[in-house]
Amino acid sequence: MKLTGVELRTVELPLVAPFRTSFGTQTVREALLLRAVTPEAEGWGECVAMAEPLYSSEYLEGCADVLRRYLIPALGRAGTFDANAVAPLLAPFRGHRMAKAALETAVLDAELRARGVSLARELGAVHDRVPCGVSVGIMDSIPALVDAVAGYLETGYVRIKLKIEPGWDVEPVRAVRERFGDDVLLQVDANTAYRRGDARHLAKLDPFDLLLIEQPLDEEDIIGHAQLAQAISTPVCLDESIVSARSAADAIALGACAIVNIKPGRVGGYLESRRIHDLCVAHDIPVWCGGMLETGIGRAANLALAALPGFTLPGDTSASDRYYATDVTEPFRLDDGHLPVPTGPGLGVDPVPDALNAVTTRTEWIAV
Ligand SMILES: CC(=O)N[C@@H](Cc1ccc2ccccc2c1)C(=O)O
Ligand SMILES: [Mg+2]
Repeated sequence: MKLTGVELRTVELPLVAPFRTSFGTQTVREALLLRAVTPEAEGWGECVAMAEPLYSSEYLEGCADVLRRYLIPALGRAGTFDANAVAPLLAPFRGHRMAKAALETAVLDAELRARGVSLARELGAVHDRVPCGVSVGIMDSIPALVDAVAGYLETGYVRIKLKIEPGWDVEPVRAVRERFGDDVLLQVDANTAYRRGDARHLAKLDPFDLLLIEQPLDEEDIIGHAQLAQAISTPVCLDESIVSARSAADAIALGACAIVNIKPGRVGGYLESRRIHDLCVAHDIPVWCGGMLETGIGRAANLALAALPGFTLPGDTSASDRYYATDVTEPFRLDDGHLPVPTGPGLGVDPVPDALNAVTTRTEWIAV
């Protein structure tokens, strides 16, 4: 395949409700969509970086810059290549995994559309629909949280994830358990808000039979997570810390995680995601598909990944209306707690032109 050029499109989608985590409150999702144009087909990719470097070091304007100045020109200079060659071609440029993931995905989508193969088929999916969990933000009060959880359970979500931070952890978990019982699949996500010295406090979550506690400590504190795993009975899951198959192997070897949240944007793409999946399966480490409030473009791709055999825990692949009143693609609607895995070539979805243009704040064509 030869790249003709890439369109960088910034979109801005209002959230249906503020989404508060330990690193801030979001009311709008700015996202960067890539459209890779080749002689055979066009492909889409979504860069999951936030507008500000609050979840990780990457941020949207920085991603656009590194794509414009380094990553896209590098693929232009490569002449003919396939999607498997994208990561090696971009390796000389250090880091920028979310930017690289978006570009690799757009190239992979174009290649698969030209071949008439779905991403699910290409990755090795074994399911045609996946069970969906939901991520619930930090709320103003316990009653507000309980109401929100009731709504999501009513909607059919099969797993509840509560965002936590110091001062909002044991009591919200206790309230959800008391209100909805012990059978609800329940987990928490701290987004690195705690420190090694909080182990005794986090052990107070042990009686609530949580599926996992996600990324309690700093993304670079692998040893701290291994020590914490010895001090609490709730299984430790890593998110921000897992940036590659190598980091997953190291975290597993050090006993820093019993479960892994795989996010294709965080690890550099869907091909690296499959490598992490395969590694975790080989070590009997369950994985699930995380979410970055993707539009339908990223959501479609995540559903293909979540259908692989090692994804044995419900992910954060929620329906479009969890976050958006109007998506840039046809909305993904929850059906009996599941979402369908797209079956068309490539991502299997396309933006709806009017919906896409309505939320577009900037487009930029980068010829190569
Ligand atoms: C679904 C979920 O909890 N996602 C992330 C956190 C997160 C939260 C808010 C975000 C807002 C804009 C872009 C990315 C974001 C990611 C997580 O698992 O840690
Ligand atoms: Mg997380």
